Amino acid sequence: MNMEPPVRDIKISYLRARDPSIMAWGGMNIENVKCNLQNMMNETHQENGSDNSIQVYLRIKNGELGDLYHMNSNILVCNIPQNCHANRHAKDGQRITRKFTFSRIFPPDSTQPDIFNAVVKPRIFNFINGVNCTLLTYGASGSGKTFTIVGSGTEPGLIPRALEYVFKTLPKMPVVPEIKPTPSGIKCKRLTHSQSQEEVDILYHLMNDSNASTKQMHTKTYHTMQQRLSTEPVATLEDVGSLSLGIWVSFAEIYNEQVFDLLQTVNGKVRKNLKLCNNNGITFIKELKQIYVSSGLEAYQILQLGLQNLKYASTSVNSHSSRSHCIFTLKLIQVGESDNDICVSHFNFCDLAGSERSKKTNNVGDRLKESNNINNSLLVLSRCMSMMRNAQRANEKKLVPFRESKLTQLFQRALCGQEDIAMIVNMNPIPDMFDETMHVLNFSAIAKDIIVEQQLTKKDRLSRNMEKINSEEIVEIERLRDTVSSLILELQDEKMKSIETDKETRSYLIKEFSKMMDDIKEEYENKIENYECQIEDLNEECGRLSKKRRRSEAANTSIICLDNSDVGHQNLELINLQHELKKMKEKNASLEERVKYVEEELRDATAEIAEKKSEISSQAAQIISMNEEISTLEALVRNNVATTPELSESDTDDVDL
Ligand SMILES: Nc1ncnc2c1ncn2[C@@H]1O[C@H](COP(=O)(O)OP(=O)(O)OP(=O)(O)O)[C@@H](O)[C@H]1O
Repeated sequence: MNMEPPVRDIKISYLRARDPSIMAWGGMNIENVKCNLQNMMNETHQENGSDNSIQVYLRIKNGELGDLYHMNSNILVCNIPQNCHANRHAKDGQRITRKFTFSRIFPPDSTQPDIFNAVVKPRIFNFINGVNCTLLTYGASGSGKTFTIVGSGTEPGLIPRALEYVFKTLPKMPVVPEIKPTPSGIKCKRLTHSQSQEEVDILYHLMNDSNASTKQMHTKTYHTMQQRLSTEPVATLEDVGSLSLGIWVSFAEIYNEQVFDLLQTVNGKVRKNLKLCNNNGITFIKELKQIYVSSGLEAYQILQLGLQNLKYASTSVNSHSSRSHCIFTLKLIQVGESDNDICVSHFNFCDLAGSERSKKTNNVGDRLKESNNINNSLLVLSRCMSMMRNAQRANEKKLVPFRESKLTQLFQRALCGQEDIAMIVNMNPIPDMFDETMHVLNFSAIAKDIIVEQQLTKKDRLSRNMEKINSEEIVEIERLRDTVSSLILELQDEKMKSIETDKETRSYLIKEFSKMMDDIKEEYENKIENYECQIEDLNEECGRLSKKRRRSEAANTSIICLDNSDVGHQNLELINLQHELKKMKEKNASLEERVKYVEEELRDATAEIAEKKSEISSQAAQIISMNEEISTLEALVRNNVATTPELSESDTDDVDL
């Protein structure tokens, strides 16, 4: 069922596409909301767009989520308040709950490095490998788009971090450029000595445009950031063989459907409205300045200069927040031994204007025109995306109105999936912004569904570079894996040793104890035997004496008396010995019991050792399976690198040096 409303209905909202992730259209009882939220949250990953759809990330501005929003790592559930526009169809007492899925959600406490590492860092590898990348930040005014993309002095955003990362990864750039990309980026021009010098002069001229203290402040900010980032690992490409490299930056602004160069000094003059041109299906801004930079600091100074010009321009039109779309572009040229062996890739960072509804802001006059223009370009962006998504779903070709706005015209290739494109949606969780946030989320739901081609690297040479970065990463992974394995083995050894030591000590003690027991037992047994012999002797003696007494009884009573006392004495001795024997036997029995106890202890210890041994074997099996998983992943990485296609002939034909 297509719930998409007519596009002309822009008085209410410029983003009207029906989000397929609406879960409770028609409302639900408020008591059930909490339980339902939990169910929705539990359905993680199931509805996460496919891997080849546009990657859409959500960054939530710092603030309380309250009862309105519930989230996990990629699902946001919105519990629409009753007084909101989005809840207008609900019956009394009912509330609508909606669910949106993202490639990843960055919660309010996420840091700038969190976003950079997850979103930009992997794309920088692609960029170095010849893939064109575009990153858009989208959101309502004040939701943190500029904070995310540019950041502040203390919390540098994605662009400054990317500059530092790119220049740290690549080998040192020459101070003077040799080759310059054409504005379309599909051709390059070898510079004469004087042209190269001119480019360097342009850079220094621009850098001197800012006053000394501002320049000093930016240098300090950049150095502080460099210091902070110096502890983070970077895969560096130290040896690129005969490749010569160059990085060029540009900074453009689309304001009220006019395109301006932010690196053009304004000084009160009317800014030139630049034209969009098309060459071989690539749309570019004609006459947009491209500045050669040989370090991250130079690139950062240029970025700041552009932002300063943006501020000046916006103040002159009395604008309070970014009412324009700003596009900062990094272009990387890589030239091999022959001039035909050339590759240009770009990385666009686009900070889209804040979306807002004219009805809510009560804009009039110029503000209304400005607002309508922004809304119109965002509306066209949304329409293009939604038409592409619908065409993809129906598997049919449709004419997408890219030419209806400068923004979509410029990013047509990226939006069509011919370049790598990602979007960071910024969201302010405050309740006042709820309706605005819902429009932004609707937009993101459309973007997320667009299928993009897998971006392939342009050149084998660059693939090798990537391979090198990859192999450096792989070497690092290998090293870490080795360390982990050896640590695990060490740990295992130590465990075994301690068990062995334990076992040895125990068995030694048990052996010694048993030996001691055996000795004592033997000694007692000898003693018992001895006593028994003595008792036997005494019995014999008693018998002999009794016979003698009986024989002498009749003849001599005195002898009998003597004999009687003798027998009595012998009997007493016998009783004593029997008593002694009984005690010995008792002691012997208790010793036997102790021996039994020690033997039991020995059995327990042996069982415990066997248990520990099996535990270690299962841990070892786990390690082996983890190692196998790592190997499979590495094989996949190697496969990806191996399957990188060669540069098509049409690309190389384009080179005009
Ligand atoms: N995650 C965050 N942490 C701390 N402060 C933030 C964060 N996000 C935004 N801010 C602050 O909120 C304010 C508005 O942010 P920002 O200017 O980036 O919004 P924006 O979306 O670019 O707005 P606009 O479209 O009007 O330009 C700034 O003062 C910024 O420092």
